[in-house]
Amino acid sequence: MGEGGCCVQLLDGDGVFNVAGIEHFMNSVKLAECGLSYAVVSIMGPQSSGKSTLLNHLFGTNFREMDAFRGRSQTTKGIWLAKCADVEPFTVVMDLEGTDGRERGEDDTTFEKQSALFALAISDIVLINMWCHDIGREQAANKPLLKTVFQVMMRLFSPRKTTLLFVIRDKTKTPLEHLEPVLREDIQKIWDNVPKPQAHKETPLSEFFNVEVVALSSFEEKEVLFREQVASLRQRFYHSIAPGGLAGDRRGVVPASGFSFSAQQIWMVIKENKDLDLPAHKVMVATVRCEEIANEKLAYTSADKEWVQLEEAVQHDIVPGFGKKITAIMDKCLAGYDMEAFYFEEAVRTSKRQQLESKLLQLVSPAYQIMLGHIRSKVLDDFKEAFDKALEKEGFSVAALECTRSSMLKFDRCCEDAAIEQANWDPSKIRDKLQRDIDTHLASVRTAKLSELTALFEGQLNKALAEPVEALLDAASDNTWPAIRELLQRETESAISGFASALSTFALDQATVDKMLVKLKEYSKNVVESKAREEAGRVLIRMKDRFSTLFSRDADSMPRVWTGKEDIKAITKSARSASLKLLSVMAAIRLDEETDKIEETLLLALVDASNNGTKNRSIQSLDPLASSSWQEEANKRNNSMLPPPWAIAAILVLGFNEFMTLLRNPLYLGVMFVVFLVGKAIWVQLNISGEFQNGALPGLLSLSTKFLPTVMNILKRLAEEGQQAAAPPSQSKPKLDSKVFRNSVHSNSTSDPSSNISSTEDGDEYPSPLRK
Ligand SMILES: Nc1nc2c(ncn2[C@@H]2O[C@H](COP(=O)(O)OP(=O)(O)OP(=O)(O)O)[C@@H](O)[C@H]2O)c(=O)[nH]1
Repeated sequence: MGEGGCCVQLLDGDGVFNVAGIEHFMNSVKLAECGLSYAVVSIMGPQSSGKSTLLNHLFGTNFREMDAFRGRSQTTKGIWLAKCADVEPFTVVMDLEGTDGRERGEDDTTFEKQSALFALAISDIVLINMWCHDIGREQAANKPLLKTVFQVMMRLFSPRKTTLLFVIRDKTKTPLEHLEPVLREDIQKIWDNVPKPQAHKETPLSEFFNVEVVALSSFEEKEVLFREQVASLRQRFYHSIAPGGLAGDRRGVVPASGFSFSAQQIWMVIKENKDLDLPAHKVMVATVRCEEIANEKLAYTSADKEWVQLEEAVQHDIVPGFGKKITAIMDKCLAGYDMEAFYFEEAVRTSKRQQLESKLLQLVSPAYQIMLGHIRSKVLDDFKEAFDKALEKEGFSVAALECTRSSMLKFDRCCEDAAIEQANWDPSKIRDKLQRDIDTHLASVRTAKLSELTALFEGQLNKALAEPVEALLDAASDNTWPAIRELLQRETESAISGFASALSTFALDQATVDKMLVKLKEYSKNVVESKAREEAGRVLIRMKDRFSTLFSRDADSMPRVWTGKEDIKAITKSARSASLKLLSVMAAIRLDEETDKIEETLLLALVDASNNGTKNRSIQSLDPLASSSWQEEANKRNNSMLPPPWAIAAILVLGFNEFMTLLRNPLYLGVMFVVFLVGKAIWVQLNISGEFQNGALPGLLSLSTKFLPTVMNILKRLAEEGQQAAAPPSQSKPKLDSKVFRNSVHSNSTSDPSSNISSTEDGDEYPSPLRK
């Protein structure tokens, strides 16, 4: 029995397979690297027939040999395995337990058969060790062995062609030329007598076996000669697997990396007493081994430093050359697989390669998706930046088109850079998403820009229309509305033209453009209408201003000097006409050229008012602010100022003395009159100011500034009168008739001559000057 690192027991005497032992053997001799370039040689024969001795001399192995001093007893149990030294190709040598030993009983036959089948299934060359003197003998020791070999050969579903090398030990002086035919005849007889399945009834022995014969001299008696002959025999094992070599057809050979697994499986099948289908077995071994190799390679790649670093880097940013790097990593992995799986069944290894590739792609897919995500967001960010810059130089649609085109191009290039050769992944979904993002951004920018543009043109229109319209309305002439219409048309056309030109850079559809132009046109009209309404809302103030101005100023716009000779009625009428003109202009929005009868109605109302004082209703009906309810309320308030008749009677009775005192003193009378005037003015001002929603304080201030000079003048005049009263009666006669009073008031109130309108006009429906 052999010893040493390269000799291991594959099966023990009980047929237990030494998995750890064979794995250790394979690793120590690096059998897996051999691919198909290895041969398996085994030896069978009677016990103690010098098998181990022969193998050790032939292959330089170290199988344990029987100690000559211990006698002929069984040495080898089970099957041992060793590597042949210095023979090319790599040759695995198996030393089998002897077949006819005395130590085993009948049951051992089973193991003999099983081990014989096992050796036939995995060996390329089987040495049949036999004594020379057994040739031609009916009771030869090797006969049962050969019978066993041939029988088990039939159990191979599709047997490989194995070389049976008969080694004749202790050859006699009879030349081999004479021995060999006798031996072959013996073999043929045995073959013929072996029961065969129907399919192999007529199959010749040569179909299953290459039979070779060699004779060796006795090791014990002619050792030198033995060594020489062994050395010569050794030569036949060189290049044994080459065409024409000693090995058989090698149909059943499995790649070296699958040797361990294959041997294990074959032994399992043999132990279960099943037929051994070598082709199916090869496929099975290939399947298992290719899967093992693929898993190994995948695990190696998953832990590969280059891959781990790349996976980490891509989490944060774009990795330049991502596709090439991943492709290289995958190539390396697949190349490793190809190298190891090369000798297995092509169909199996191709299928397993595809599985490995698919697993590799699953491994790198998340990184690829992250990479695409980085590319998409980077391109989108760059697009936004580039688009903002482009908008400074080009129109919207040109900039959008150009930037979109270059961004999509950039995305495509980046995707090419990230593309993994083995994957052929289509980034079109991400591309579509990018396109959608770009479109969304463009839409949002377009909306903002269009809003800006609209606001710009609206602002321009507002500026071009509001103030001129206000001025035109203020002028309130016959030409006001034609002028407004012309202004509106001109400015609208100009704005529409500019707006349309600006919109053309957005490449909008015609319907949208039309809609926006219509909207701007409407806005333009609205500006005028709003302004007209706004001005109409202030029409009473304006009318009052106009009335006051025309009343208090002459044709040259100079303050009117009231001499008492003026035709106040005519002035009033003219001022009223002007005010009504203002009202008639502002009473309606005349953006269409249709004529109306507002002015006529108003003038008629004026005539009626002059005649029967009923014009209030006509004018007020045109002006929502001067409502009848306001007028009624004012009248009610004025009426409610009078105390009830019984109170007046009581005042007269109880205050008779005080009245008399006052009546006797003209100074008191004058003071009382002034106080009455001031009081009345304040009362009216407070009420009217409230109606026009002006505060009482401004009313009072206005009143004080306007009336103070007049009041002061009256007081001064009264003081003078008082002094004259103290003088001789001829001088003290009061000259204070109504005319003088009026003149004095007028002469001292030129700053606001209209302040006297209320005292000169009856039933004046216009705001009293005191209401200022
Ligand atoms: N006559 C003769 N004896 C030999 C020869 N070679 C070896 N022997 C002797 O045979 C005995 C058995 O040798 P092994 O080589 O152990 O025989 P084996 O067949 O391996 O024995 P097992 O493994 O027990 O079956 C030893 O004592 C050897 O010296 C030979 O060529 N002729």
